[in-house]
Amino acid sequence: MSKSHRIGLVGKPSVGKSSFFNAATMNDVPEGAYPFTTIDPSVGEAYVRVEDAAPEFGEVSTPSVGYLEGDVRFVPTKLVDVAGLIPGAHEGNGLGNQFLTDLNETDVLIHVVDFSGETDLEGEPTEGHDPRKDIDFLEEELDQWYLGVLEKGINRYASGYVTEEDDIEEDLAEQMSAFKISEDEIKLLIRRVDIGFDPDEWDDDDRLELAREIRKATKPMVIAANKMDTPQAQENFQEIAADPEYEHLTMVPCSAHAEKALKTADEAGVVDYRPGDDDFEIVGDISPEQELGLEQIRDFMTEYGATGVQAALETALFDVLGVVPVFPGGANGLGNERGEVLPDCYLIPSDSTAEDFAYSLHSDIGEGFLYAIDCRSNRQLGKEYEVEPRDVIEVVTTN
Ligand SMILES: Nc1nc2c(ncn2[C@@H]2O[C@H](COP(=O)(O)OP(=O)(O)OP(=O)(O)O)[C@@H](O)[C@H]2O)c(=O)[nH]1
Repeated sequence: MSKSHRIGLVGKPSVGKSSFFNAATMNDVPEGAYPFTTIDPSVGEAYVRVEDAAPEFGEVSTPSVGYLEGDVRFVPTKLVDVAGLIPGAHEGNGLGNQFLTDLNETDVLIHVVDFSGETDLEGEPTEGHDPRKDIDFLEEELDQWYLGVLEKGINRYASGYVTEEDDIEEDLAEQMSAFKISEDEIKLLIRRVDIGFDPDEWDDDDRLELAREIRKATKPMVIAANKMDTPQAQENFQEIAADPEYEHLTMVPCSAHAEKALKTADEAGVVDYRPGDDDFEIVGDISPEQELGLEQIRDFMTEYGATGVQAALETALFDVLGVVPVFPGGANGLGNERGEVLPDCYLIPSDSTAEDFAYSLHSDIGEGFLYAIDCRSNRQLGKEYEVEPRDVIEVVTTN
């Protein structure tokens, strides 16, 4: 199995985080798709879409993880509801410990923000609240958390109790290991911030800037601009998308409400809806009010291309975290000895080589990698070959 990624969902109360989580994890999974089960209600299974590769080979795939709907593979990924972005944290209480512990286990974040401006920083009803405040608030709190840990690493270096020739990046990488950052990456970030390698020379701004760069590198984030089915949210979105100070953000317009309504209606047999699609079909008997509601959702989808929930998940995983879907295949046909056709789809880091892919397939191959084969062209691929999205690759090893 490839390593499963964890998308963390964060947001202050009442922004629609529960609606988003429920909508994203409420899937009409066909029998036999074996969704993973958990006793922790804050962890759910969501899916990202990958265009199936089997039709190109004139075959129909039989996924062993996730499922197939039409020509789209729904590949599972974990979604974690990171609870407890506590009201009042900005007044000096800081982020809660549980929140930070849970956050550490995520690879990428979706920050659900109420773009309608109808909830204040504490999550209480209001009007005209600027969503930028929520975005700034979370970024600043995370930066302060990182800064605290960074400072400990700097002190560790200053106390010099490891070895005389210690490099600063070595102590920082050790201190910040929970954030999964290597010495080389820290070195690169210190260079990027351009503050030199002597922490005695770093002032408060330098430290904060470095903390921020490390945060951005290790907790990449997507903003789910929620409640976009309201005119106020649409207005705010336009304004913020045009604000040069917020150019660095990856924002996805979305309506958790619409996604939840469509999935509920699909389950009830009232509509035919495939998550992520830009339209749906009404197939059951509905009341005039239900029809009106559904037509409003359709208008929204026409305007924004979809409800945005799938888009937020996929932007987080593919664009922001940068994983690539790769199918393990066979050069002499896609089926295996169990009669399954293209059963797996691995989500691996975008800079992976054919050899890395081989390791994610068989962690025990050691030096046994011989070569790989691109199943589409039957070309041989060396170990340095960098995988492309939707590659179908057979790995040949000595064992
Ligand atoms: N218009 C609109 N309202 C939404 C949307 N998503 C959620 N809401 C509403 O926003 C309110 C809060 O939604 P929840 O999903 O409970 O929000 P939450 O962020 O999980 O809030 P807590 O459970 O309090 O933490 C509810 O009244 C929802 O009906 C949306 O996409 N559009």
